Amino acid sequence: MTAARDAVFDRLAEHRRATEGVTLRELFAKDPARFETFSVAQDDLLYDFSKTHVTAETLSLLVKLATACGLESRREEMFSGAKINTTEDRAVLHTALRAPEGSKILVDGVDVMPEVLAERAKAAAFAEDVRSGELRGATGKTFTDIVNIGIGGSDLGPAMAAIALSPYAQKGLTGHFVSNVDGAHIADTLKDLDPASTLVLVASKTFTTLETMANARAARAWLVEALGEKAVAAHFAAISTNAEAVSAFGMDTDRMFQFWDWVGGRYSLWSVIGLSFEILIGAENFQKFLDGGHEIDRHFREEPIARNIPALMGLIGVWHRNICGWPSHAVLPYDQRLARFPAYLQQLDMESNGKSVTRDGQPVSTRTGPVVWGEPGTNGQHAFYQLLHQGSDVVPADILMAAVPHENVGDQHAMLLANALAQGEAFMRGRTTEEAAEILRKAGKSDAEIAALAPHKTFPGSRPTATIAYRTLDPRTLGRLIALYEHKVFTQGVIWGINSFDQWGVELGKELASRLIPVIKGEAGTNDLDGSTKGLVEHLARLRGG
Ligand SMILES: O=P(O)(O)OC[C@H]1O[C@](O)(CO)[C@@H](O)[C@@H]1O
Repeated sequence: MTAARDAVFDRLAEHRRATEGVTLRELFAKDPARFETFSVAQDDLLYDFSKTHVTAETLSLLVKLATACGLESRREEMFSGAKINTTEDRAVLHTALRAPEGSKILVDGVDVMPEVLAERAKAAAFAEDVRSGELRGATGKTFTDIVNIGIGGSDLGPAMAAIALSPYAQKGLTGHFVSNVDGAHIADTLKDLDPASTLVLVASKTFTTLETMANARAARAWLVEALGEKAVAAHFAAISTNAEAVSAFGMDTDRMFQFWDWVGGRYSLWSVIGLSFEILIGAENFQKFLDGGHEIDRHFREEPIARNIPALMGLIGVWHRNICGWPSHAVLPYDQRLARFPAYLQQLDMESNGKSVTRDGQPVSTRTGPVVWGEPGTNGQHAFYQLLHQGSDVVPADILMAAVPHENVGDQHAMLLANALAQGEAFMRGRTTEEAAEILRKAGKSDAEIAALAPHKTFPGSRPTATIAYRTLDPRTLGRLIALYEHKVFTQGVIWGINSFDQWGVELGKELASRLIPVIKGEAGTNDLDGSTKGLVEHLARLRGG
């Protein structure tokens, strides 16, 4: 398989060498129908990749690459519950979490769907009871504030989705998301809350994560101080795969919502990890979110690769990363409520594909996941777009936009869309030195001034972007967007031959932090530490008055 893949990589590299000088402007000039050829719709959602350098030949080679790597068979393995996360001996079935009633998905010969549906119903009933006031705090007050304590996949998803779908949130209910072990996070969150009307959800797949357990203890102490030990059961719920750890922590497993080891943390928003956000938007909207994800599962599973949006996103990303050699990828939502979407995608993409060994433990022979980053437009325009337009590195980007806003504030949505489109156009067209000189000439500048200024006002252009445009950011569309990126990441993992579903790279830091806690507290010595760490510990100790 690697040999077949590398042969296609070689052909792609050769194709790149032959076409490298061709600009995006030239591609559009040569083929005015590029937009029709190089865009794919899934209902109202359009993926336009015409502003990348992909041509019919590139596309055909990328499809060959997918075939050479067995994308279709690996995709089927995932959907059918095979244990493709080999280092943890686990199936990868976040797709089951959004599968409709009547689906049958086997893990070790057992259909997981009855449990999935039962837990989905239990979470929906709980969410509705909190929303209606049926379920109340220990003193009889209805809940007004939902505090989700989690980190990584147990935080980023619900926190991102709560912002994205805030127009659907019930009035009088506020979501709070505490993740950082920095005590400032929990302290700032709790300081203005009334314990009597606060519901705390402790979300952790393992229920052993240092940050989450520390914050959960702090929240518990805060509640107990105000309402007494007896109030804990009414104000806390646990979300985990680990019932034993939940009871060891002193929490009632009756108030536990469960998911399964075949759900990766960064793929868990679809499970009961989404409970905080489900309480905010309601069970009906949460179901629409799941349905949106499932629509993309069907699209990914059924569409031919050349018309398959997540597969194309993945393959074009491989083209940018491996063949063009561009090391990062920006996500630029022109949709303020997707403000945390780039951060969410950082975990999804970088924790999945930031790997250097193949599935069988051999060093990879290609570059793997890019650095993923981004901020909403138009804010990014006034911050880092300078580099995107004129910096010495090319940064391929996704530009996301909704046709219809939730609120019509004057003509601001037209302004937003105009900016989004203008940026895509500017990245594509650029501005030649001659064009810059002409503008300066028309502005009455002298020849000397033109010569001095024109290079600074030149834009290289030919910087690729893909645009994802959809009707409106509703629950279904958020589900579709997330699932698109999940399958993009999957596609790339298959091409690179890596396991996208483990995350061993986060362990070393955790181990060293556990060893350093007693050192910082002065309960263990510094002798075993390297010179720098020892020096820093001692410097901090002096500043702390130790
Ligand atoms: O849900 P848990 O088990 O607390 O883990 C939180 C996060 O920590 C990680 O394991 C990384 O440290 C992520 O993969 C995960 O989403």
